[in-house]
Amino acid sequence: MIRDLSLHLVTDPVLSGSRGVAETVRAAVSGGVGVVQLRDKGASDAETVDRLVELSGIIDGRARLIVNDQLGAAVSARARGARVDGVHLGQGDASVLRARELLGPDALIGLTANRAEHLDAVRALPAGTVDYLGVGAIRPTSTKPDHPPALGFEGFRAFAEASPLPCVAIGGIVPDDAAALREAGAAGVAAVAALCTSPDPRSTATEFLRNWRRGATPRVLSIAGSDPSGGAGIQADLKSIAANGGYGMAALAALTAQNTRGVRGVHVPPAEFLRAQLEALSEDIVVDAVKLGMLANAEIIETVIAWIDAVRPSIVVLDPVMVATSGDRLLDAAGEAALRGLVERADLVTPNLAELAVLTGRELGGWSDALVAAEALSAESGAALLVKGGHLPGDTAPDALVDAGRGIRREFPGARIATRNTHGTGCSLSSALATRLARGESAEQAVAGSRAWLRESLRAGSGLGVGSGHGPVHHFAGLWERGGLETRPSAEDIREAWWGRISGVRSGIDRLPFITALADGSLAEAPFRFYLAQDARYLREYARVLAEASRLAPDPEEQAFWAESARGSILGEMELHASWLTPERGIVGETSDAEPAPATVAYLDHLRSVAFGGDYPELIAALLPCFWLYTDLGSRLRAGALHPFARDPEHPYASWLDTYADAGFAAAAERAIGIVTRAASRTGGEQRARMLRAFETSSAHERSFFAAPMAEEGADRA
Ligand SMILES: Nc1ncnc2c1ncn2[C@@H]1O[C@H](COP(=O)(O)OP(=O)(O)O)[C@@H](O)[C@H]1O
Ligand SMILES: Cc1ncc(COP(=O)(O)O)c(N)n1
Ligand SMILES: [Mg+2]
Repeated sequence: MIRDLSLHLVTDPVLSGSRGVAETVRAAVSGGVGVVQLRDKGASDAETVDRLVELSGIIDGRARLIVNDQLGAAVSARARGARVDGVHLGQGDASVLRARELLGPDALIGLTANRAEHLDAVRALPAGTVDYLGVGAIRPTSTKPDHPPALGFEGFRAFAEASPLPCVAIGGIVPDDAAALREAGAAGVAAVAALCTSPDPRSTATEFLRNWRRGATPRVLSIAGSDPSGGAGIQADLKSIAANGGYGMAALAALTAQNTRGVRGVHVPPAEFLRAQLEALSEDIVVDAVKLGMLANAEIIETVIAWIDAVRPSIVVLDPVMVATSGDRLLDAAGEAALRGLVERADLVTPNLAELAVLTGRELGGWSDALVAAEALSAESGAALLVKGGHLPGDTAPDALVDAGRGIRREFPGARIATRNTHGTGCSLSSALATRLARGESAEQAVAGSRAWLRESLRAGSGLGVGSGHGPVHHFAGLWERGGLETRPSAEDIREAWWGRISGVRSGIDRLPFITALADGSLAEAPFRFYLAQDARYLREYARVLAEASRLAPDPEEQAFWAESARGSILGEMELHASWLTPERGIVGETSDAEPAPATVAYLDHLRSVAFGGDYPELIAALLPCFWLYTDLGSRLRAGALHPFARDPEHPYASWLDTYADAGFAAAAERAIGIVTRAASRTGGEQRARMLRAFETSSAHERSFFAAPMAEEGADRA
């Protein structure tokens, strides 16, 4: 059976200080620790057995309890009724074969490993002997001084990639390491000092898990009924999970024959088949969160309880479905009693008002009375509750999150949305919650985010035109409206596509008389002077447009880049005047401040008009050809690609050629290309098209600019 190995607490009597091991374990498990490893090198077997019995009572099935090294103590504690799930063995300890034999096939058995030969030994074992490897130390650690030199994250990654078993990282790990270790291939992290010395192990455990979950796509399982109309049940669950960023799976507890007007039949397959579905999943897939919906009867509920106790998923959200919006019963009376056994195994329960009344066995007088009843149920069960006010009369539809254990009591007000499309809102909301919690959101963040998504889906539901009764919500409305569904090209794809789009312009520039004469060194002074004078004019105005890009930039890094480029452009212009547009070179005053030629005016007017539009992505796309084309042309010229003489230091324009083959300029061009193509990749299709148009227009102006010095009017005016 695959287990969720996300977060382990390895106990340490010294580091737990005056709070002691038992209270450290209690707090850490309530914060979400999934595996408690009792480790006390100094304790006798008898002391360890007593400690295991005590911890088993504290943990009460909400996490797995294993013991370090002392296999005998595990067996003895089990004999005294303690719930000991397994052992973690070191390289020199009792054999894992013996442990598997003594503790059975469902025990959780871990083995410390950190060298290649350990992996060879593990490969030689019968499959299923060891469940996971404890791999470390990630950092030098005080809790295991005899440990080999620290592995570091990359050392861990290499080991995990070579390992045939899931690897749990250990050794000096703090909450901030969790995401990076998961990305490095860890199946979980084990903390010792970080949890034992924490003043608040519960919140430290929660922080570990939040970081662990962030950035990964949660694998969310719905155990519920089928609604062929797609608005409720597992069909709604799968859509809701996907719309909120998860990977959805579904085990069917019941089938219904229903549409938007109501339920006309319920078929409940044998509970044994639900168990078979669940076992198939948990032998192969780590489930990050479970959502429980329609469970039909007591036997099904007992089956789910048994599976939860065996697998112990990190997050359980229970939507206590009893009666459909249409008024049809979806859970029989015996089932309502059995449901209470699920409430205490849930992290979050989402009853509407009628369901809350059944769970608390009380008639509810109204909203405030419901909150009081919810507070009591939360305190008694340990679960948080989201009381749903969708069925309240009047024009508001508030929800309230009540978590007695965390002292949370927060109402989420909201106007009722005028729509008949409210079928499956409860199913959809609870699935969204399970997904968001599994992504590392806090309960309050998950409720706020799920509600916002659901309200957007509610508003768009009637547009689907599904059924004549209570229609469904539109689970992907927001995504479709925000253009989220189109496939975004990557920045690399865009770079390749845009460069291809101007290949005609680029080969056109290579063939221009000005360029070919520049390359073979035959270019006369007059057109060259004309070009330099125009370039000086251009650079001064180009600097202003770059400064505007800096002003519009969305983040400091891009703001700094465009500002630096503006400065570089001004310095370039000054350099031109200082070293080229000088009397020594026979260039008299008026040429150095020549009137801008038509090509120069047209190019600058294009840049200014885009800048005036204030659209940052479009503006930087317009600015890009000046970087990109110049660097490309300059480096090819210098390399002799257009004419071998251009490589010669005796070339009459060698120093000019050096300017545009300069590595610093090439690096700046690479930065600009990256910024622009990433912006184009992130934005929607319409703006991306505008960016490309601006880019192509500027490229055409570049070609005109290089054509001007040898054009009819340009040549005789110089
Ligand atoms: N007309 C509505 N306007 C706004 N929110 C609604 C509306 N109907 C339902 N909701 C939201 O959907 C949630 C679940 O709906 P509700 O009908 O209370 O649960 P269930 O579908 O389980 O009976 C409500 O708590 C509320 O957040
Ligand atoms: C299979 C199934 N599961 C749950 C519900 C409750 O949804 P709602 O309360 O919105 O009718 C349903 N109608 N069908
Ligand atoms: Mg419901």
